[in-house]
Amino acid sequence: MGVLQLLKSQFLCHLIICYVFVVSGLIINLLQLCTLPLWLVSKQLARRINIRLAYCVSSQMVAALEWWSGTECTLYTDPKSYPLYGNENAIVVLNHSFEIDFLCGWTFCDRFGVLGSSKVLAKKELAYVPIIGWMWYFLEIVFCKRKWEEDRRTVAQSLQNLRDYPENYWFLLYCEGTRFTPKKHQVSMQVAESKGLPKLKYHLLPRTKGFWVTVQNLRGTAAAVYDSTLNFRNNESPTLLGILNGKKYHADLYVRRIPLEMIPEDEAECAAWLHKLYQEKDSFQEHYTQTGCFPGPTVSPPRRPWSLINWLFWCCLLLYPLDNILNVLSLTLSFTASLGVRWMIGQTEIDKGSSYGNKEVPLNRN
Ligand SMILES: CC/C=C\C/C=C\C/C=C\C/C=C\C/C=C\C/C=C\CCC(=O)SCCNC(=O)CCNC(=O)[C@H](O)C(C)(C)COP(=O)(O)OP(=O)(O)OC[C@H]1O[C@@H](n2cnc3c(N)ncnc32)[C@H](O)[C@@H]1OP(=O)(O)O
Ligand SMILES: CCCCCCCCCCCCCCCC(=O)OC[C@@H](O)COP(=O)(O)O
Repeated sequence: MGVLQLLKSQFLCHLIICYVFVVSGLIINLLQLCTLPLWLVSKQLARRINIRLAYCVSSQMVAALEWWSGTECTLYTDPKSYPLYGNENAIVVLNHSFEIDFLCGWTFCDRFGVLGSSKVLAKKELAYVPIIGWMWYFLEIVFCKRKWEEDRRTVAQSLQNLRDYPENYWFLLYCEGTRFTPKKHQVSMQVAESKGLPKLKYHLLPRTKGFWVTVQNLRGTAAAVYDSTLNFRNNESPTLLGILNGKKYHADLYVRRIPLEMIPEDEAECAAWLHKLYQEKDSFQEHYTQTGCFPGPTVSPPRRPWSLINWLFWCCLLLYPLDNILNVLSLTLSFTASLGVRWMIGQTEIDKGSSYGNKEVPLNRN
């Protein structure tokens, strides 16, 4: 193990990273709160300010991935679509099998300049996670309870609010609705069988209602669906704790740009289209398993320095008062921050995931 790698695994380094993340995050949350009156005067200005404030938080995690752990992210995509990425609104459909898949998504957002403004259809529980969840409230992230009867109205309304958003964004949808586990896979394949749908090997059966409502409400605003399939080389199982320890991973993302006009408007046809998409995604994962790569050329955008510069700025600002690192108050604060971050990281761990999708459903076999 090299000296640098040894340093990255030191608890003191983790304490400092957690301290900077928590204190800067809370400062940003406070600043976001101060923008509330501005929403009444100029909504678009308030949105633009919040995009930049949010960047200060989420880019710290991107910096940890790109600069601290040195994780490599490779993009497989059609070179003709490449110039459009970041220059239009898009709905991103991503597989949900890895604890850091959202962070790899954020990395690409940063590389295409849409990190501060990007959105997701997120489970309601995440709205209460300090810093990230609170920040999302000001970014107009769309939350759902994963109960369609309650979600259909609120999700549609939140999506309508995004129609006049002042900057380009990617709207991320994990159509599987929950992280992949063998048990959830087994249950969802029973549902697939009961619906007469082909079985998937690498994905859970997609939930189609969220996709349909998103496409319908963002039609005319979003130009395309980016069908994205993520995998890691050498069967890596990346975690946030691994990133914090400076472990380097190798992410491969395969993206196909599909113009929104190609997606059927009718709900049943749209659902069938999504099921077919997931069958194709499954075949891409099979290709990856067999060959170690996705089909097509790679055109990776380079990592940008802004996430690192932002991180260093906050480190300098917040570590200056800590010059006497043995100061008892500072250490107590760092420990508390570290415990808080450990709890937040727990939210990303699949073992601690929800039971959504675990329950066997009564099957209606025709
Ligand atoms: C160039 C680079 C390109 C790309 C870069 C990549 C990415 C970057 C992009 C953006 C990044 C931005 C931000 C990211 C930051 C952080 C993200 C972090 C995390 C948040 C993620 C989450 O919280 S995921 C969980 C919440 N989201 C969802 O659940 C979305 C999917 N779900 C739906 O759409 C649902 O339909 C719903 C939530 C709207 C409603 O849920 P409900 O449970 O009520 O669903 P359904 O009505 O769909 O369910 C009933 C129907 O489903 C059938 N059923 C029953 N059991 C199962 C089962 N186990 N599996 C599948 N289907 C099942 C049932 O039979 C019903 O069928 P019907 O025929 O009646 O529909
Ligand atoms: C540089 C500082 C590093 C500090 C790390 C701070 C950690 C903050 C983590 C908060 C991240 C919140 C996003 C979690 C996304 C996620 O993974 O959600 C899971 C849901 O999709 C599905 O849930 P489930 O049904 O349980 O599978």
